[in-house]
Amino acid sequence: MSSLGNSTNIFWHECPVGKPDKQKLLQQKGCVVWITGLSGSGKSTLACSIGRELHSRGKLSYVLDGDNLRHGLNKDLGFKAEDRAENIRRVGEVAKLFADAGLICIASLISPYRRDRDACRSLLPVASFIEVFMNMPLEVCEKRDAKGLYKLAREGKIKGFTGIDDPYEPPLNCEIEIQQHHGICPAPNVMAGQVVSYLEEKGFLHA
Ligand SMILES: Nc1ncnc2c1ncn2[C@@H]1O[C@H](COP(=O)(O)OS(=O)(=O)O)[C@@H](OP(=O)(O)O)[C@H]1O
Ligand SMILES: Nc1ncnc2c1ncn2[C@@H]1O[C@H](COP(=O)(O)OP(=O)(O)O)[C@@H](O)[C@H]1O
Repeated sequence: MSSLGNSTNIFWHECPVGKPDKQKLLQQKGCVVWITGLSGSGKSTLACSIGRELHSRGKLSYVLDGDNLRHGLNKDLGFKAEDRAENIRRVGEVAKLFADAGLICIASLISPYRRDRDACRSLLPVASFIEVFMNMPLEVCEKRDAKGLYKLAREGKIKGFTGIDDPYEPPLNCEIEIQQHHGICPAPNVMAGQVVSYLEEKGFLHA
């Protein structure tokens, strides 16, 4: 039987070097950029592009990619709703630690349930959780089918695939929405520019 959530008699230990010291050292403010959207919507591409742009500006970031984390930290989890919830919960907690270390943490996961994303938001100081919605139509994602998973889902060889026979709840009030213009998806560097401009505007790229 699971003993999750059963810790008792535990105490918080404060360390002398705090978040403000780390932010001063790095000359930036820690935050979480949370990218949500269907499989194939361009989450990983955007995450890497933001990471590259920030790196070129001398800013420290780290990408937490759903697919990658499922090779390690989350390899015990599947895709039923409760596993996805636990997946998001863990990544939210890790993202919070990165932000506490002063980094710009970029999390890219389908994160299909609003409740799970909102729970991650509530872990962070107000305004430090920046939700980015990759609002790409299912048809676009399915046409790309970079991993061939939509084909398998349509053939019934994968059950519970997001967008096909599993839900995706779009954000109701995200900070940034990426969408097509006249049926054309912006290039990755353009999408990344939109996010980095937001970070700049909100003061995250300075101590
Ligand atoms: N059933 C099902 N539904 C959705 N996605 C599936 C499924 N099975 C495997 N995959 C692959 O897993 C990647 C999504 O992992 P995530 O951790 O981001 O998912 S979630 O946030 O827990 O919903 C997702 O990667 P991305 O394409 O990068 O989104 C898929 O490659
Ligand atoms: N802005 C874009 N314009 C055109 N193709 C893109 C764009 N972003 C991503 N792609 C392509 O779409 C496919 C899925 O992108 P990916 O970043 O892996 O999505 P996700 O992480 O959401 O599954 C890849 O083949 C990628 O090259």
